[in-house]
Amino acid sequence: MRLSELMKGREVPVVHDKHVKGLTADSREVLPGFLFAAFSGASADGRNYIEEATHKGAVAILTDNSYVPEDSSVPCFCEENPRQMLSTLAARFYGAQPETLCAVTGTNGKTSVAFFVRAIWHAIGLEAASVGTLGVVTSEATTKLSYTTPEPVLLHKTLTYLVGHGVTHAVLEASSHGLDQYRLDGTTLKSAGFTNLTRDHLDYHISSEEYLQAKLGLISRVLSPDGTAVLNADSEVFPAFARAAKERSLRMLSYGRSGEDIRLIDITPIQSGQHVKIEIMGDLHEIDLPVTGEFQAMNTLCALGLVIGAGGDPAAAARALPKITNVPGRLELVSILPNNAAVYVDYAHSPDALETVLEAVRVHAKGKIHVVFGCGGDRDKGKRPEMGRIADLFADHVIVTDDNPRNEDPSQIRAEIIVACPQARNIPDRFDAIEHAIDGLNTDDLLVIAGKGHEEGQVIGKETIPFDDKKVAQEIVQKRGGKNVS
Ligand SMILES: CC(=O)N[C@H]1[C@@H](OP(=O)(O)OP(=O)(O)OC[C@H]2O[C@@H](n3ccc(=O)[nH]c3=O)[C@H](O)[C@@H]2O)O[C@H](CO)[C@@H](O)[C@@H]1O[C@H](C)C(=O)N[C@@H](C)C(=O)N[C@H](CCC(=O)O)C(=O)O
Ligand SMILES: Nc1ncnc2c1ncn2[C@@H]1O[C@H](COP(=O)(O)OP(=O)(O)OP(=O)(O)O)[C@@H](O)[C@H]1O
Ligand SMILES: N[C@H](CCC[C@H](N)C(=O)O)C(=O)O
Ligand SMILES: [Mg+2]
Repeated sequence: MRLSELMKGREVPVVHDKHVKGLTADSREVLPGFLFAAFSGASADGRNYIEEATHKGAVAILTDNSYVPEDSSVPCFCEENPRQMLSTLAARFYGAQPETLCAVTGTNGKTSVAFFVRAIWHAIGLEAASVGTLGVVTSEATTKLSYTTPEPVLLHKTLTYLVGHGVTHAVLEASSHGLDQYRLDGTTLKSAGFTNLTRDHLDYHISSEEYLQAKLGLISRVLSPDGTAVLNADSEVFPAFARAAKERSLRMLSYGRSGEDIRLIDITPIQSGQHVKIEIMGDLHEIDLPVTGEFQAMNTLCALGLVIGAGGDPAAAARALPKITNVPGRLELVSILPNNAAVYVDYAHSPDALETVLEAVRVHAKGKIHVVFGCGGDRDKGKRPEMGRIADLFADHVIVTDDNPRNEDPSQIRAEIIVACPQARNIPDRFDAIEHAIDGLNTDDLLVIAGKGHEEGQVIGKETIPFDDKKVAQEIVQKRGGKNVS
């Protein structure tokens, strides 16, 4: 693509109108013919790498409007919001997006909602994909991603690839980092969902208000003007999201116990999951949902809203719900011991998620509730004592262990949790902690191994060692003569 075509509407002198072969925000990835986007960031300033990028053969620079170009051999586009501009350019450069695209944000539940949206579309017979924490998931394969919301260049490369492979429907997880950095601003979204907002990532966002503003961006900025906002009416911040939708005159669907369009009327736990009574766009449906926990029922309602909001038939979407399966690593029953004690693996890594999941399992536990968890390093420190307090309140036996310590001292992280749950056992090694917990389970007890869900590695320093909570639990349970479930 020619630079003038990419920069549509901007003046590009003929001498500079080169063929653009790629885009990147990282000078280390620049190849001859690339546009280099130079952003000032938290730990580096991309503008210091403009010279390096030029030497490597960059044919254009995109940066912010405080930059004064010195070298006129390469055209420099100085924008007020260069990150947003890169998203627009990436969309233009790669060209194709699945014709039906939607996204979901919220502190907890994004991966689950995305998984259910894809499952509903799949059950209806559509070629669907999801992009998020679990990677790029299609009916053919799963490709891992480093981040929940990929950076715009990778995102649009991925979307174009999916279209080339017959995918017509896709759902994206919109992380607050992704929204704050305008990673999704080049997408054309038919519907956008919001699950909930509680404490997380206050290391990055500084304040709860700023965190809320980042999440609101999905509705107030990114969702297409003719798109549908799908909002959790039970959330405390629902009014702020509804206002954002109203200000743009967007179509809105609300869901939840107080939802007007998708209303949860009743919920009863059953052996295979839960039986729910829901009113969907005025029609009453009774559905057996094969997933555990009221929070997962709520996530299926958000998924229904996204499918309907993007043009899907409500009755067909409702008929698909009994066919969904459990989300890997989200309240996943993995093993049952000979004494009927159950072992679950879950991804709760925020206070609200831990509370939600420990409350959700209460109805399934005839005996005591045990929990093994830790907190990630290089992440919001304030959530550590909060998670400790919740474990202390909602579980009968608590073991605190290591999550992904990253570059922090793991014993310090554990100590910051244990301040609020002094009765907890402190077992640094995650394998030992899980083994100890399993061996402590009496008849009908229930164990939740929280925080790492589907993850297959443990990040210690700069290294990632193989570690999979589900595999570890199943190996231990098998040795004890128990049976593995999934
Ligand atoms: C905190 C965060 O989100 N940081 C992102 C941000 O980094 P930054 O602006 O601070 O980058 P920086 O290191 O200061 O560098 C500034 C610029 O100089 C460039 N650079 C730097 C060095 C060099 O030699 N050459 C060069 O060009 C960098 O590519 C960058 O564009 O912008 C960079 C791209 O421009 C991202 O790669 C980077 O993601 C980092 C790696 C990251 O860890 N992100 C995580 C926390 C994240 O996004 N997580 C969310 C999930 C959260 C959740 O919901 O749980 C996600 O969506 O996965
Ligand atoms: N609707 C919900 N309300 C409260 N807690 C939830 C909800 N959905 C999921 N959870 C909890 O949050 C955990 C993570 O769920 P999920 O992976 O779906 O969320 P996410 O928003 O994608 O998380 P991440 O920010 O890591 O991408 C679950 O394992 C569960 O403990
Ligand atoms: N997307 C989240 C996942 C956290 C998972 C938990 N295991 C941790 O490492 O803190 C993050 O990167 O903050
Ligand atoms: Mg996720």
